[in-house]
Amino acid sequence: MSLLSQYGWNSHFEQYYTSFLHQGLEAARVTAINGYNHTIISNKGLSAAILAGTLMNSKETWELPKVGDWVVCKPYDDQSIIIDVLPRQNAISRKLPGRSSQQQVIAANLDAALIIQGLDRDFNLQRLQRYLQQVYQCGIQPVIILNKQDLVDDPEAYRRQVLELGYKCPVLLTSALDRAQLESWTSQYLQAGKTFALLGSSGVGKSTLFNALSGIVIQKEGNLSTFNNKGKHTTTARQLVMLPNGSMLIDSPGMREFGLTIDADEGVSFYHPQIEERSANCRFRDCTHQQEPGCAVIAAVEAGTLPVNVYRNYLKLVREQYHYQASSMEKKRMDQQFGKLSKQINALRKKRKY
Ligand SMILES: Nc1nc2c(ncn2[C@@H]2O[C@H](COP(=O)(O)OP(=O)(O)OP(=O)(O)O)[C@@H](O)[C@H]2O)c(=O)[nH]1
Ligand SMILES: [Zn+2]
Repeated sequence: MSLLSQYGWNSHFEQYYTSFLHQGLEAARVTAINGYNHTIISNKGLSAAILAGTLMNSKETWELPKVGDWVVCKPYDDQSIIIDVLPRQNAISRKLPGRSSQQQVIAANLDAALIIQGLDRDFNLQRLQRYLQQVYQCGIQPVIILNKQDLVDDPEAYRRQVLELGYKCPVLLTSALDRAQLESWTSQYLQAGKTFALLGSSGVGKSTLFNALSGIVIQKEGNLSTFNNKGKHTTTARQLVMLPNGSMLIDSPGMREFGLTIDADEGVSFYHPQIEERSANCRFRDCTHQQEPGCAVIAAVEAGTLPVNVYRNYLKLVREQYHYQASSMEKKRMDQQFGKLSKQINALRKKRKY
């Protein structure tokens, strides 16, 4: 099997790559990014790469290569030049902290996102659902990992709370410090040739998991760092490594905030399995399940068949989404106001002749 196919190359990318073949360009996958320095893997192995100036000037930030992207490049001395990015199958993105509608692509071309929560202080159903919503929104399958199970008395109770939410995805209990246990679920959930990204707040154990899982591929990491050491030693912000079983893992450290990137104009409704299930029986098709007569969701809460906390969480998440929408609408309103203001200032300028 070629290196490319081991790294997840498939007919989707092949199809776009054919138009570059005649230019003698190579296909490669981005495995690490460190400022301007990219590390890519092609059929020839790992190499360093930089972005072509034309690529940098013609693309928005979110379109530029990210870890997991497939690119076409021109080999040049001991370094390749990335000419273009092949269309993504998907990408996980997040809202940039502090700004209302900017989004940042975290990793591209994933088979699943591993959403990690720590069972110490991090466990929070609300936050978990926010991650789930974002991951589903990006068209990516989630796997929920409840880490640090060694720190609580009854880890199963936490898992039950998550299962109660009704999402149809695996929910695993683990301890990043317990190697044997890690191996049992990785062999089951992380399949060869597939790409997984670790998502979760700071301190949940992403790096610990990443190190424990990838620890055996020291040689590959060794290659990578010798390679980076050509210049000077640097730590890579985000990287993709192949695990011993042939699956690939992307680490994204230090994610302090993970905001939803739902766009007000897209009119995307909030996905919640248990609400969805009931809403089919609401009297109104556009029922918001908040005060409408004939609401099957409210009826289920009253009848005790839908747990109150599940319903309350749902309302909180919807409110959060409204808040996000309001802030981007607010932005538009401010833009308009600003437009008016600058017209007024121009008029004033003419009048006063300065
Ligand atoms: N007891 C216990 N401690 C853990 C476990 N996993 C991680 N830790 C500890 O939790 C702390 C934070 O772990 P990290 O792996 O650095 O967390 P992170 O998610 O990578 O954090 P950022 O890099 O800030 O995003 C470290 O002190 C780990 O040793 C676990 O399963 N059990
Ligand atoms: Zn309803």
